Amino acid sequence: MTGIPFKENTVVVVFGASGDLATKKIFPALFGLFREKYLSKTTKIYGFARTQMSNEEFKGRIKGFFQTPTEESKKLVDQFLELCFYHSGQYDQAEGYEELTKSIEKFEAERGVKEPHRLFYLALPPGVFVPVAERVKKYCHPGDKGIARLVVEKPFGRDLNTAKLLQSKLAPLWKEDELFRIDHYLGKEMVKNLIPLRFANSFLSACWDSRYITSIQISFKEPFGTEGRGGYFDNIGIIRDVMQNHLLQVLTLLTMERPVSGEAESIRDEKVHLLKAVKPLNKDDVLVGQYTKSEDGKKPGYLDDKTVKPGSKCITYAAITLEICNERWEGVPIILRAGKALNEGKVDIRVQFKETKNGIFKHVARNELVIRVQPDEAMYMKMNTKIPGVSHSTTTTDLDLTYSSRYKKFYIPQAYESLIRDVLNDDHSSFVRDDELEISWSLFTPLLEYLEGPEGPTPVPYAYGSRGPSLLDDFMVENGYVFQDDSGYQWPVTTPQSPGESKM
Ligand SMILES: NC(=O)C1=CN([C@@H]2O[C@H](COP(=O)(O)OP(=O)(O)OC[C@H]3O[C@@H](n4cnc5c(N)ncnc54)[C@H](OP(=O)(O)O)[C@@H]3O)[C@@H](O)[C@H]2O)C=CC1
Ligand SMILES: O=C1O[C@H](COP(=O)(O)O)[C@@H](O)[C@H](O)[C@H]1O
Repeated sequence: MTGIPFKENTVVVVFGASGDLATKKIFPALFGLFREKYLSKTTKIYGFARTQMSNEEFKGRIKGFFQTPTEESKKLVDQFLELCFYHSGQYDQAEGYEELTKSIEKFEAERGVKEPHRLFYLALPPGVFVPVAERVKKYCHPGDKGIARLVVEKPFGRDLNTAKLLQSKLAPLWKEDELFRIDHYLGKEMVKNLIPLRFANSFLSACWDSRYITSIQISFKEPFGTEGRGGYFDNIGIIRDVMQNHLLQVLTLLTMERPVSGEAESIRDEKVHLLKAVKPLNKDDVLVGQYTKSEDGKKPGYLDDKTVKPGSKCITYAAITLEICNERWEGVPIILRAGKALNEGKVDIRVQFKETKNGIFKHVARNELVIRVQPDEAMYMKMNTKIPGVSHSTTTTDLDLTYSSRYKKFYIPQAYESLIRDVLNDDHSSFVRDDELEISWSLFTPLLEYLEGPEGPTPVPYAYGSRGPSLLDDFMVENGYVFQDDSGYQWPVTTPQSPGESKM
């Protein structure tokens, strides 16, 4: 790792510039960094893709997704677009890369750049990564006279073998410290907050183990289906799409041991250490589903998507229970669950604590720490207090940290803004390391082979807009979660119960 930040006269090239990710996330993230003055005005930004379009068409496409919260920021859009240039070329032919490099070298010469700093972002489908990475290295890398960084998107392969193959092709070309495997969940505010939360609060670290915690849930819910992108999703499924990467990243940060330092390799060492302690996934501790049309018939089922192969058994919902075989977590069931076409959009973490020993208070609700990654970042600890007023009974309430009210004046970057800034600063701590990737695939591949093999279960149907498969609650209880009578508890405001509250 050079540790050298890219500041002035940096060149950024986004491959796949005509695509969904580049248009909706990457260029808006670059604009966000420019707006917040984390990206210099001396930067030159290229979009590269096969699609033929003019510079103006390209700029018109990308600016539609820029966040301009103030009148002032609206004025910055044109300034930013002045830095952007579109370059059309084929991914498998030298010409486009050679022309691109000529333009880059001309820019660097005009600016008197002695040590080129070039950031290459592959916003491309996985099948195109290697051909482009090979040619970028051959035609666009500044060699020893400069520094190049390559950002590669998930999915890194689709199982252990393809991930190893991908790595074997990238490793000879790009050094590990030039490579940034991005999982954008690692750029989300509440995910970045997990390390400070756990290791800067003694009250939490004192109870953060199986002596006090009886179950952990990490949930990913989306209120929409594949919406015509079934062609992509049908070969992936929800487990590859968000569980083997996003949810597993959240799990490692939530449960790993304290790193010896805040340095990238110390953090990533502990993530790898944790993953090595996860027991092989048990095919009997899995619930899988596929959405059907909504109850009112207005929303289509997965198989109604014309881009999906007829009769597909693709999994659009999964709940998986796993266990970490180490002193801290042995015996604590951890449920990862993720689904498309559900009743809401939400990503949260729910840590349930042991029940209070019966004493002067009987059957009080268990404490739960809930961390909401999105929407509306928040974290709250459900706890029991005396009902205000003359009553001596208890009620469930919470210690609540809602970012939108507590941190009104803070600028919270989008995930991709935060991570691209880390790449510019050569900070690898929020990126996926090669050994971490291999262990995560070795964990999920046997389960995927079973689920997608002849013995695999038929996904349980669930209606678009529902909470998921009807067996979900039973699955949760069988896997250690205790549903509680939270009657009267309504986050974030607890309203008084009916008058004449029962006294102690
Ligand atoms: N979209 C999202 O929200 C997210 C995407 N990702 C990952 O980012 C990567 C890019 O995703 P996304 O932008 O949605 O992908 P797209 O399907 O939009 O493809 C991006 C661009 O790549 C080119 N392309 C598409 N298919 C091919 C092909 N078969 N051969 C060569 N070029 C092709 C096209 O550009 P042209 O034809 O003009 O060259 C297209 O505009 C993927 O790996 C995805 O998993 C990760 C997180 C979220
Ligand atoms: O990687 C992916 O993530 C998105 C969800 O990202 P979010 O930041 O909107 O939560 C998911 O929709 C997509 O299918 C998947 O490829």
